Amino acid sequence: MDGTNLSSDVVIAELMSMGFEILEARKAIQEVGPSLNNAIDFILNGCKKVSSERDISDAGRQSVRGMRQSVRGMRQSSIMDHLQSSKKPAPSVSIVHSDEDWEVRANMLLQKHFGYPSLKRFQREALGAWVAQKDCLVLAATGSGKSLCFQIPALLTGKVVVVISPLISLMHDQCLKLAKHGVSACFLGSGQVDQSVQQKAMRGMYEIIYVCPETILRLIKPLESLAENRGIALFAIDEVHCVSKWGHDFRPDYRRLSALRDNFNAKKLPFLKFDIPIMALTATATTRVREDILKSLHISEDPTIVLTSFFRPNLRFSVKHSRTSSSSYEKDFCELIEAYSKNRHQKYSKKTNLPLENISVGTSSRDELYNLEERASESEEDDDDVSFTKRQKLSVEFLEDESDLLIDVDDFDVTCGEFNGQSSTMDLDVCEGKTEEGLTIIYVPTRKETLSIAKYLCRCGVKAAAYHAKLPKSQLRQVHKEFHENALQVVVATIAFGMGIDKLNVRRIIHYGWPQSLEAYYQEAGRAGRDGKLADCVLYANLSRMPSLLPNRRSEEQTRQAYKMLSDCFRYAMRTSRCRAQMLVQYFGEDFSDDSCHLCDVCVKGPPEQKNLIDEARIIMQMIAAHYDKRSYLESSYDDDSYHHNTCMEKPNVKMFVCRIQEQNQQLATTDLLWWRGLVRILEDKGFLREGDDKAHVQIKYPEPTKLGLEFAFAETEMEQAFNVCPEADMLLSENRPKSYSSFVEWGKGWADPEIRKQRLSRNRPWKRPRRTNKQTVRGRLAAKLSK
Ligand SMILES: Nc1ncnc2c1ncn2[C@@H]1O[C@H](COP(=O)(O)OP(=O)(O)OP(=O)(O)O)[C@@H](O)[C@H]1O
Ligand SMILES: [Mg+2]
Repeated sequence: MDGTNLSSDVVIAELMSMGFEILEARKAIQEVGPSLNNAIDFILNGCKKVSSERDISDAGRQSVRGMRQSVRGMRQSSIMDHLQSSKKPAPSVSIVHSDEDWEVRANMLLQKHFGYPSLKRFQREALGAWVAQKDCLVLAATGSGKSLCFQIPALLTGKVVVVISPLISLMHDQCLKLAKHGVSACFLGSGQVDQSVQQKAMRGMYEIIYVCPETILRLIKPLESLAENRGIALFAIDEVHCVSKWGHDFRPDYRRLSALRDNFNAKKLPFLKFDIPIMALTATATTRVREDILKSLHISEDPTIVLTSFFRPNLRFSVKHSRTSSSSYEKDFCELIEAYSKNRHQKYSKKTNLPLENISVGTSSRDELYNLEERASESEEDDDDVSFTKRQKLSVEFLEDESDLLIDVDDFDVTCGEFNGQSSTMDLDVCEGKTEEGLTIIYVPTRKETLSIAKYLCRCGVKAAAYHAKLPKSQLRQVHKEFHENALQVVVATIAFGMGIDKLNVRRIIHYGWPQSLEAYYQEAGRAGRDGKLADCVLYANLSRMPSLLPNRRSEEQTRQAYKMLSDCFRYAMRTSRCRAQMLVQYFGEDFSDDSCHLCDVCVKGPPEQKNLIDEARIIMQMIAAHYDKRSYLESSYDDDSYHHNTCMEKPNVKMFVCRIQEQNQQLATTDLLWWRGLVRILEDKGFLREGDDKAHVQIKYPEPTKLGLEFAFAETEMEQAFNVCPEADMLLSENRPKSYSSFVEWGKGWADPEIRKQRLSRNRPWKRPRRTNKQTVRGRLAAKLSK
């Protein structure tokens, strides 16, 4: 896109969709004219860039050219060897004569190229399936070494391995790593790729070809001739959970990869002695997603499933309550800032080229943001599933414009690249381990927040950069580069960053706001501690609010599933009595053999003291049951679905039941909705309540009693005398905060005393900046008066 032809308004709109403030966008346009890239440079670097946009695309081309030149010095001999061997009858995978034979050779190659002494057990199993010419699904933890399962076959056979991968950044990283280990590779993105790289790839010039799903579907014919000539050892589909609509990161083009099994089989291609094996790999697939993967890809009958533990013993999980707004940055990031400032004088091996310290944030815009958040946080008790509503008008368009919902394959400004065996373009691990504090990735839901947190951290002296899909691709590539070179300390990103990234010294993954699913959460958390050393995975979330589903275009069933995934994530954060690592691996269907991880916040602090909530539980159960016809419910037909639908004519929600309880029970008058919501969730988990609404919700909204629940509510015997439970996070939060007032009379008590008034107005917010008072409200005028 040539930015110089764009009108100022279009450029400003584009900048705003990237999360920049309107004032800074306008100022930049005034200074540099209606050029998108120059404006971005102006905002980020505080100056006009010397190069024009044409230069940027030239730079992209240059880097491809550079790569191409470096490939000339490639070890042609090995490629010639492979080409010669392809003149012989196409070697079959069973080139390897016996089990010991291939294992010995694989270990030798592993040692020679990667410096590891031996294959891991799951890698042996996956390779064993490939040797036996079987399709295979590999489910193994993040950072366990799945890539080697498909890289070794290229070295063992001399045939090409074709890897389908979802992002250019990921393909780029892997090619660089392979080049470093003496393996030639190239990647082909989805844009207009350099034809010469593609042609060389199809002639078998690289041992491994990375390709995005969109492109491979165009390359079926050339791949057939590649299979006939040099030979294709394996099709590997990395991050294969992208196939399934029931998982996270769904990518429609992944579903069309069934074309691989349909085209590359011995029946269709007579020169093949057997079907070219397919190996599909992921670290985050629930049982349902696994079934969907096998079915959607037309994986042959009787595939090998290699399943290892998803448990990452060096990851320390914790959940912290935070409003996750700009007003809480200071409190939430002070430890992080301190950790990096300790080493501020430590010499970094490379200085960042992104002069983010220079980012200027107009005071007015910061204050505007602050005030918006303040206003939103005041209404936190609303019984509403959305957390965005108070800040902005909620609409699909608005949120799609705010968040990266789907990851775009072309996340870099290069569409293809080629790498020889000794790349010197960039050494990925160039200074691994040199930064004492390691690196941090902060995941946030919206693009705007990536910028606002990165700016905040930069102002506090941390080397931070923002990353989201709408930033210029050259900028994204630069962030990747500096992240790998340890020139950055923190990357603040949307989901667009990180999938598959293998960077050893990531010490902290912070989620600042609710993730949309536990799959996404665990995948992103998996970037931490890949060197096996202790690493922290902290989720900061507003535990007093239910998370909202980021609107996206989904079918009814997909919406239901999306709510289910969000609900699981919400429950994970709310639990106070179960080991976090245990919850996570059990979510993926694993039987967690250890009792606990001994690391997470729950394991370290221990669960909160149990409470006997029999009275409260009975009161709410009876209140709900009283709304329905108790006797009819007790009939055995109650649990039939038809009966259930006929009876829920009128559906009071949890809030209405709680209001009734507060009105009717003097001693419960000061309990709040937040606390009761927690109890309702516990009652649902015990099977006493169920959702009465057809629509899905993050947690039960229109409670209906089950037969079991009615038996509990109206137990005539004394059998149910105790209902001992550990209060969940929202209940604890409610118990620990000042009580709301049950009536005006209650509320009014003490207000005559100026000291009490002052305390009440300032309490509970010790870390906050003094609130800017709104003199148009009674509360604002009162606060202004008191602060004088
Ligand atoms: N046999 C082995 N012995 C020791 N280290 C290994 C072995 N195999 C792989 N590794 C190392 O494990 C690390 C993680 O590898 P890789 O990126 O393939 O993980 P992954 O399973 O694909 O993770 P993700 O699901 O996050 O993509 C790499 O640094 C790799 O070199
Ligand atoms: Mg991987």
